[in-house]
Amino acid sequence: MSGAKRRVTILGSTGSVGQSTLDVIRYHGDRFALEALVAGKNVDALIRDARAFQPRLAVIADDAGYAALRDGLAGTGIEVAAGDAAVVAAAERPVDILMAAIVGAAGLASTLAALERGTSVAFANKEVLVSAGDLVMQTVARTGARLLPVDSEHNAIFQVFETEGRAAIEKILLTASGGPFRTWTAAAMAAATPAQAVAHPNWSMGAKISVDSATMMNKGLELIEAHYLFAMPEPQIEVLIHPQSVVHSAVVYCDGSVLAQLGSPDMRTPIAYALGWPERLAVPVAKLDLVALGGLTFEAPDETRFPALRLARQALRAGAGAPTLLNAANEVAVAAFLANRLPFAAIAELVARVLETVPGQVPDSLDAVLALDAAARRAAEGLIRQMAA
Ligand SMILES: NC(=O)C1=CN([C@@H]2O[C@H](COP(=O)(O)OP(=O)(O)OC[C@H]3O[C@@H](n4cnc5c(N)ncnc54)[C@H](OP(=O)(O)O)[C@@H]3O)[C@@H](O)[C@H]2O)C=CC1
Ligand SMILES: CC(=O)[C@@H](O)[C@H](O)COP(=O)(O)O
Ligand SMILES: [Mn+2]
Repeated sequence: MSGAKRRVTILGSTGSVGQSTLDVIRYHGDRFALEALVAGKNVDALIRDARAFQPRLAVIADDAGYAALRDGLAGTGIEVAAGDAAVVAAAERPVDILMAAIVGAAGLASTLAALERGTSVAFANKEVLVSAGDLVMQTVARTGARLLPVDSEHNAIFQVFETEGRAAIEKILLTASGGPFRTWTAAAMAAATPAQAVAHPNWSMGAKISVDSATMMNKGLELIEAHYLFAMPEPQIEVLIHPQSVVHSAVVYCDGSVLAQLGSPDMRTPIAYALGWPERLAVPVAKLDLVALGGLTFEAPDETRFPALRLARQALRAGAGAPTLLNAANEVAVAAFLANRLPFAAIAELVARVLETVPGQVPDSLDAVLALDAAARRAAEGLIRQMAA
């Protein structure tokens, strides 16, 4: 990477991936300059980071944060804006790379707007691909935008493909830690609290993805994400439990060779890979000590205790909007669980019931995706109210 600094916009800058992205940019201050920082509600963190990193623009999605943002950045010369339309407008500004790290389908419109402009997107926000996979990939094909996978597993697969190519692949091995409840009985899991569910054994992440890891819906979402990102048929994507989260995923080739990417469980590695691509950037992560680690272990997943994995696979096979419904129902269920409105075991149950009851259809536009997403959310909320009654 040489010449002018790369201009970067971060959608979701106040979150876990957003903060790791800023960490990489801080470490390589000579290579990157910020165009825009975009946050949801956390205006204090946005002001702090805007003052430190001097983007041209700071946007808060929550309109209620506008006055605080304006006052907090007064005199800095940084442009400020608020609201969902401002988030989309920020994503449309020309940059070298945009980090898509909003959580959930809330990132749909802005990520699609960036892709529509042909912008290279470092892609963390997996719910966008699950909810609107066909639309995203059609947009990419039409505009020539580049998707650089940030999700650790997909980044690992991308790295293998960059090295070895895609010919003669037999399958992808998508590794999963198994989450905090890997060894728990179904009965113990049924009574799990939000605090227990967000305590991931290896990764420090936002609350929603941490609960997804605990149900293993995260791996289900990642299965769908891998299908779209790598145009890989569902039967050729195998989920493999690997409790140490050191082998981030692997690709099996036709001659029996298995190529994997390994590293410490630290998101700064895949983030740096995406931001620096095609160059590899240094990052101050703990380097792997394989001797200290002692051993790497693998197990088959248990779809009886973790039904979310089966539901996601079924939704991908079913198509016709089922992944959109799955994602929206899961977002509602996880939020309800975190708010102590739904027991842990009911998350997958709720998703299954939404998939059974809400009619799907192929969503061929952003409006169609949003309509399907809204129908699933309404159904999920209705079911939660019924369960509470
Ligand atoms: N954390 C990780 O290690 C990994 C995360 N991912 C994926 O990356 C994405 C982000 O995850 P993570 O960083 O953990 O999540 P966090 O919950 O930590 O952060 C979410 C970010 O999204 C912002 N946000 C939420 N709603 C909106 C909205 N309506 N408009 C604009 N911004 C919004 C939040 O803003 P605010 O806080 O200001 O409200 C915050 O900046 C998810 O899709 C996740 O699955 C993938 C791999 C690893
Ligand atoms: C860091 C990352 O990519 C997460 O998606 C992580 O993989 C979650 O861990 P699980 O393997 O437990 O879902
Ligand atoms: Mn992942």
